[in-house]
Amino acid sequence: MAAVSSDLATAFFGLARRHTAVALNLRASILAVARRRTPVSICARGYAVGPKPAVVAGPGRLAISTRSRAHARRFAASAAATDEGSDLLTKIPPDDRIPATIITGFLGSGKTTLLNHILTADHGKRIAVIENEYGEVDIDGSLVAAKAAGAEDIIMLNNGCLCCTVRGDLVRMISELVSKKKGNFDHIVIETTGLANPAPIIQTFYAEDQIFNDVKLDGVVTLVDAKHAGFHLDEKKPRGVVNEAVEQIAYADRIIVNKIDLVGESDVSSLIQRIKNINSMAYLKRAEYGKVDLDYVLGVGGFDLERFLSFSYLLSKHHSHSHAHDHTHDPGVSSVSIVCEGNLDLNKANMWLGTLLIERSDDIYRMKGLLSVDGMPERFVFQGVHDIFQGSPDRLWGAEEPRVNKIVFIGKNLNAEELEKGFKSCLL
Ligand SMILES: Nc1nc2c(ncn2[C@@H]2O[C@H](COP(=O)(O)OP(=O)(O)OP(=O)(O)O)[C@@H](O)[C@H]2O)c(=O)[nH]1
Repeated sequence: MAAVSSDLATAFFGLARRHTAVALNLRASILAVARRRTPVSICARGYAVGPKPAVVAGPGRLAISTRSRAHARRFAASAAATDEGSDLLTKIPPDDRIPATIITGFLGSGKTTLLNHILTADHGKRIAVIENEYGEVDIDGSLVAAKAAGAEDIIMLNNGCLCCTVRGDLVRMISELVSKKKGNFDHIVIETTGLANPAPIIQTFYAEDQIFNDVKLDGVVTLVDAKHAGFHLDEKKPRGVVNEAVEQIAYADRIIVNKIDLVGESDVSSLIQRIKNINSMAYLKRAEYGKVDLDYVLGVGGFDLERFLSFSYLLSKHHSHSHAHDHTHDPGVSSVSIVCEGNLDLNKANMWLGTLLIERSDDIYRMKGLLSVDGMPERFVFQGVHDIFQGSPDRLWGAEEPRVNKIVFIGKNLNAEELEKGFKSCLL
């Protein structure tokens, strides 16, 4: 394990005693946000898409060295970023940013069908749609239920794939939507191409000021074609090339196993088992023609710590003793969950999480956790997407409530035993 300053503790848990700037083996320093009961988000490295490494204040809740609302949510950390007791603000604006949902899924899995279901359903939301099609000809756009059906705006992105060539266009489009049409829509839905890797799209929501300040990522919805998914999941890719079908499942907050009318029950069950091995964190529903309740896909708060409690439900099926799941040394994408009763030593937990964030952020696609930290009366909830980390104290632990820690990792090359050992070494 690399040496990580335990001062990073403050950045994760907002609890440690010191307020000093922390120099890590990062391109940026991470500001110690001491003794705050407010959410903290950290981007440990710069993004390919972002101009600078950034430390991000939680959505609308932590303001640091702020001159504008933009800075209230994010500021760039530089090596000499902060002094003791820098001008931390305690006044926290409400998070009134526009929610955005990413609909992804392999080619033909039913994304446009789901989008039409959303647009034609009676939910009272005014939706702006960004439709990304790989190719010059706009076919999906014409398949999307007309504006009359409820979309405030349908914008096509036809000249490439959102996750690579046209990411800048996405930023521009969202910015334009916000600047010209704010107030005319309540939600943005982005349909990716079937070959998109969701990670860079997710990161765009954090790395780009223009988006981050006005729009929040609500959730990633992944359609899985019950008939063909197995084939795509099996597909061997050349070294260094991602299997998009796997990635799309790995990043999902909500999974829809679609087209179940085309296969038998045993095929659906084994596919679901496979999906759960990749991502045990997401909710999953079966569907025909994308017909799911709309609150399953809109307003899910998958990236909102305040609505993160559903995560405990997700793990409640686990017993309260310590155990980690899944495949040891699996080079593919899998999930590992750890459920373990006990209190964590703050500094040790920070060292461990900090090291994972720094060293393993390429491999760890998503992580979510609910922790019991020694001396902290509240539960601490966190989640991360690669090198982005958000964490905040949540409600108080109940007097009789067992203090059970729950963590899920989703990513590549996850070693369940090693992760569990690392976690346990942080317990008091
Ligand atoms: N049998 C069956 N067909 C479906 C279902 N859902 C969608 N389809 C059909 O599958 C085809 C592809 O659906 P789309 O919604 O266009 O899929 P997509 O993911 O948007 O496709 P791409 O944009 O090419 O990636 C269409 O002909 C749909 O009518 C389903 O549940 N069952």
